[in-house]
Amino acid sequence: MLPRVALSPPQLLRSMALSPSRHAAPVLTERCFVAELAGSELVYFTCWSGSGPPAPGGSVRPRGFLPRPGRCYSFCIDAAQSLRERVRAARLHKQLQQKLSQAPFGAGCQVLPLLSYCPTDAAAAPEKGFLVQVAQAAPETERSLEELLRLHLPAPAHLCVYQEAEDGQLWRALWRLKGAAEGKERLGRARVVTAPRPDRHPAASHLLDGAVFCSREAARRVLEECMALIPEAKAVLDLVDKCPDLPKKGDFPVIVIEGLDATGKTTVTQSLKDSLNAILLRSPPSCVSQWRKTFDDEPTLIRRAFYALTNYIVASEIAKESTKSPVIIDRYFHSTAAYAIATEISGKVSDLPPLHHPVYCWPKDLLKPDLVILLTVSPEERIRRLQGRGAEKTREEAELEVNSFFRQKVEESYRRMENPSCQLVDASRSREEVFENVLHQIKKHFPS
Ligand SMILES: Nc1ncnc2c1ncn2[C@@H]1O[C@H](COP(=O)(O)OP(=O)(O)OP(=O)(O)O)[C@@H](O)[C@H]1O
Ligand SMILES: Nc1ccn([C@@H]2O[C@H](COP(=O)(O)O)[C@@H](O)[C@H]2O)c(=O)n1
Repeated sequence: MLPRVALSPPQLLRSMALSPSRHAAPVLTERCFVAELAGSELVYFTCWSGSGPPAPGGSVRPRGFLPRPGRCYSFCIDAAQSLRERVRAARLHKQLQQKLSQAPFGAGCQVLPLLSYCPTDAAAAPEKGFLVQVAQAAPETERSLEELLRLHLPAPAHLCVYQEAEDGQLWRALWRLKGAAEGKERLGRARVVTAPRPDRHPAASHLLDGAVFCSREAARRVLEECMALIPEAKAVLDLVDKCPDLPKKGDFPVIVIEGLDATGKTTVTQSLKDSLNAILLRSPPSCVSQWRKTFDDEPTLIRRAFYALTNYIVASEIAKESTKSPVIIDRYFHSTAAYAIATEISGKVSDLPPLHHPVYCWPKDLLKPDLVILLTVSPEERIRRLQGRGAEKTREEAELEVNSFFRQKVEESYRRMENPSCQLVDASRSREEVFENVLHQIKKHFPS
């Protein structure tokens, strides 16, 4: 069964407006929204039903989210309770994202990530959705959007339409979509106002075991739920299940090299392998390469569970190899966590969860390396190297190139990881200097 769309009608109406007749002093509605605008700016907004000025905390029309003289549309997918529903809701969100990136929405439309959250209840799961900005009000775009929702969401689907009124105020109308032949019905209308910026990004409290997995079992459960939908999930689980539960590290040093794409990890790990006579491993390991594309096309919940599990496969390889020789690893858990955090937390570095947040902690059941080295390079040098390499870019690499905010969030997340934390090496220097500096860090860590 497909998950329900957006908010259920009673919830939606509550979110639209609290009736002034039943409330002497109208208050801001219980659900707020955050959208990521161009330039990674976050706009927080809610709806205001009062006729006077908005209540304290709420303020004027949010800036920048409605292109003039255009229109905006939004919808969210209901937060699911069970893991099975969460998997289906996540896949539905991904499916809609793909549809919204294609014609007729591509040209002239901007599809922005939207999150609906309850500011008074951090435990309530936020709901993911979209804000579709259209530069010019176009009836055919609106019709296509309605058709998309009718087709993919269980009836009755709901759609919010934002429009500027003559007085310059921004209004949001809630529509219930009936069958294609019956049209739609307007359920309510409320003024859109800026919402207070919460202390933490609304997605932060739901990162654990939704994007950053703190145990093998939590990630395992997600892929188990996917087995009927994604045949490759069983193949991954079969491999993971062959690995011992808590593999122990051998006596030889285990060193991880981390960093953004094209920071020189391959170059450094190869040199270390040769000079230390070490075994070189990488996460994800080659035994799962054939399934990577499948999981990269899945939503965060499934994609990150896949990468989390591959670390446990690497852990069992580390345990075996570190009894025989030093082990160098190209990426490990810090990469899995840093990319997941940066993808799920919209906005800028300042929107990341604060230092010491549990998402920056190493999973208790994952074999720990002795040392983690983070290679850092300036954005300009990294792009020069990417271009020099001329390799085909993955979608995420392409995003890194255009979105320096994303890159900054990945790097800052690496820097915030704890126990083990990352030792930084400036990798903008020559290959020889970088290698010397990495060796220096290793000697410092393993004196004798
Ligand atoms: N210190 C350096 N100075 C100049 N160029 C370098 C240096 N280190 C690596 N390169 C070059 O930069 C490019 C990227 O390096 P490399 O493949 O080692 O990075 P990477 O971190 O492994 O990338 P990815 O994660 O995308 O595989 C390569 O063309 C490499 O030869
Ligand atoms: N341990 C890991 C390794 C990788 N990822 C994800 O893969 C992308 C980078 O992989 P490369 O092959 O280009 O090095 C990165 O974007 C991560 O999303 C991971 O999650 N965990």
